[in-house]
Amino acid sequence: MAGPSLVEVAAAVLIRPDDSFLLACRPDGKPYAGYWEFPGGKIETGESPLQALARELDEELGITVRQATPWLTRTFSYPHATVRLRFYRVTDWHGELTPRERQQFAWQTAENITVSPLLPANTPILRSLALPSIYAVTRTVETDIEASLLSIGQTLGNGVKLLQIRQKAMSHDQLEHFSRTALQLARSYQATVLINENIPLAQTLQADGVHLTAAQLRSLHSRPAVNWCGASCHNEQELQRAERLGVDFVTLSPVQPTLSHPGAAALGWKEFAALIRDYPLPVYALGGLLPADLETAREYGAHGIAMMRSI
Ligand SMILES: Nc1nc2c([nH]c(=O)n2[C@H]2C[C@H](O)[C@@H](COP(=O)(O)OP(=O)(O)OP(=O)(O)O)O2)c(=O)[nH]1
Repeated sequence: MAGPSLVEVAAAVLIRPDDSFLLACRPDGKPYAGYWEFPGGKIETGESPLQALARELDEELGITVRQATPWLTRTFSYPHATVRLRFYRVTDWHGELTPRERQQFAWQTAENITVSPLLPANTPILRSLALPSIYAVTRTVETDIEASLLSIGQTLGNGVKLLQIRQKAMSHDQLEHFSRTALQLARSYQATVLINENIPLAQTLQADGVHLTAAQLRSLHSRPAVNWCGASCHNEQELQRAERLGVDFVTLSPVQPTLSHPGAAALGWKEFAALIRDYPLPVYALGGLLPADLETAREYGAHGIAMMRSI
C-alpha cells in the first residue's frame, strides 16, 4: 500500500517502429539534474496515471499521446523520496518532439546505450526493454527430433528472437542432443535460448538461460546463475515468488483455454490485467494466443505474448 511519502510517477517509454526509445536528460534545478530518464513526472492529485502521462508529455515534449499501454511498475527508494514509477509504452503520438524544458534528448537501443548516467531506478528497465515481443516455446509432445528442429528453424526464420526449449517427453540424452542442435541453430539467427527447468543442462550447454517451472519457484531459494531467467506463473503467489527470486520476466497463463492444459481454468484478460497491475517485471501472456493477439495483450499490460505453436 502507498505510504505517506510515496511519490507516484508516470513515465513514458516512447518507442519507434525500429524499437529505439527516447531518453531525456533531467534539466538543472531538479534532483538528479544531468541524469538520463524516460520523460514523465509526478502524478498530481486527482489525476489518473494516464492523464499525468499525457500532461507531462505535452509539458516536456510538446506532443499529444495517441497510443499508450501500461507496461511495468517499479518502486525505488532514493535518499530524497521513494518513488513508484508507472511505465507506459507509448507507440504513437502527434506533434514534433520539442525540448520545452531545454532538456537534451537521445534515441537509444537496449543493446547500445550511449548516454550516461542513467537514473538508478532505470537500469532494470533497460534489461526489460531488450526482451522481444514474442516468446516461442517448443511443443512438449514432440519426440521426433528432426521434425522439431525443422519447426524451430521455421520459427527463427520468421524473426522470433526468444525461444524456450520445453521438451518434456524426451529422454535426458535426446534432450541434450536436441538442445545442443537447437542452440547452434538459434545462434545463427542471433536468438536467445532458454531451457525449461533443467538448470544444469542450461549451464553445461551455455544456453542463454533457464525458464523455471512454478514448482521450482516454490523450491528455489536463489536465482540460478544464468544470464536470462524466466518463470511460469499462474496466480498472484507465483508472481510474488518470481519477483522475490529476481527473475527477469514471467509468463502468466492460461489467458485463454488451451489444448495443452485442457482442464485449467482460463484467467481471461481482465483477471490477467488485475494480477499484473503493479507488477515490476515484464509479463508474457500465454495460453491460446496468436501473434494477432499482441496488441490486445499490450492493452492489458503484457510485455508480449508467448506461444507454444509454430510461428
Ligand atoms: N520522469 C521520470 N522520473 C523518474 C524516472 N526514473 C526515476 O527514478 N524517476 C524519479 C525521479 C524523481 O524522483 C521522480 C519524478 O519526479 P520529477 O521531478 O521528474 O517530476 P516532475 O516532472 O513532476 O517535476 P517537478 O514538477 O516536481 O519539478 O521519479 C524516469 O525514468 N522518468
